[in-house]
Amino acid sequence: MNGYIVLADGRYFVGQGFGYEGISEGEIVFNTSMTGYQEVLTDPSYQDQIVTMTQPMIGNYGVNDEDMESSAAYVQGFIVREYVETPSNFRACDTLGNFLQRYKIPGVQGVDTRALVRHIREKGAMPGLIAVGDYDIATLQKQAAQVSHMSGKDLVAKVTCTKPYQWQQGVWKLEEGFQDSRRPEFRIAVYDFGIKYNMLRLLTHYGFEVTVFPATTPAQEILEGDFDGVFLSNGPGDPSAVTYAHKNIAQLIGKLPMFGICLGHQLVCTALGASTYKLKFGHRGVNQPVKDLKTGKIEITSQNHGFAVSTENLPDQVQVTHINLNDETVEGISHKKYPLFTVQYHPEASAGPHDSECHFERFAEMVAAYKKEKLVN
Ligand SMILES: NC(=O)CC[C@H](N)C(=O)O
Repeated sequence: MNGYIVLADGRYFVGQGFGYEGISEGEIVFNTSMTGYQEVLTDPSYQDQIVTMTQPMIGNYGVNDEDMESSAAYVQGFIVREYVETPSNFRACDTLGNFLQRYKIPGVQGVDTRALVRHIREKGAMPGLIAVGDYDIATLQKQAAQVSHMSGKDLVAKVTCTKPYQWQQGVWKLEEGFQDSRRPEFRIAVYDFGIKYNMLRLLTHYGFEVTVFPATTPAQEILEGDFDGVFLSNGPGDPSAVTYAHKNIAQLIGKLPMFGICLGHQLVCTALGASTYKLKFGHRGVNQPVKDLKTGKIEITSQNHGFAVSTENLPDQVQVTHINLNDETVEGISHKKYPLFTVQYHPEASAGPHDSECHFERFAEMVAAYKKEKLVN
């Protein structure tokens, strides 16, 4: 079966199809992780994106039931240099191809992924399409030219939960599986903008009783819920388009301790008066170096974002705490007055290094200090 990648600027690649037979549109981006393809596929932040993996062999260790980062797969299409159809791993339950089929995701292999990535690096991430089956290039080029841009899209509505729920599962350990939740010390409200499960597992692990809320939940409902803190998740799309979240977050700032990751970070910064912009090709991978400006320590981080917070009109009360060493973009902030911090990268890893897990502990400490102070006053 043929497989096609066609970019909005007319450039195309022909290879072999695998996974789902059909056609799918999205923004074409690349991810430099050597492992973690199942986590990439199931990260809701990839909604409306077609992902190219730079690692040349993908599928080697199959897929399993435990490495899901959400209940489904969200990418629109998956591009690899070489798909391995015969996984070899004790945890494998199925092949990557079957997994893509199950979630109706077209896959293309046998294309020059280096050339595709260089094109995106030079021209920027752009809309396009992926097609598996027999198609005519000229027709696909016409269709690809019409695919909408990521800028201005609120995609949170497509991936957030529909009603509140409690989360209990703890972190996963080799040979032990998922841990039971610890006896919780604090109650937190989590805004689900497209949350990855490992954030919830780590919050549970660090002593939080976790209640997850749909993205549109009014701030008032959270304030009436007797929570000790608020957590704001990752999620897809353009942060500037999620205007209802800016309003709700603005009403919660200063009232409860707050921690935001990725889209959560961008939304908090916007609620504080900062603005976001689109990066040329984004940061997607598990080896992005981030510097903690206070300690000088470098964290090697997991990342997946196409937008960033601008330093140009940062409000006075915002302190930049972390920067990316590749391009010096903002990777973390804290508030000068209120118990609030956010990071652009993914301290929950999944996939990726665990250098940044400390931020979950930092949040627990922040919530504990705030609660103690409240009791004293
Ligand atoms: N992982 C995320 O939360 C991504 C945030 C946002 N959609 C971006 O691409 O920048």
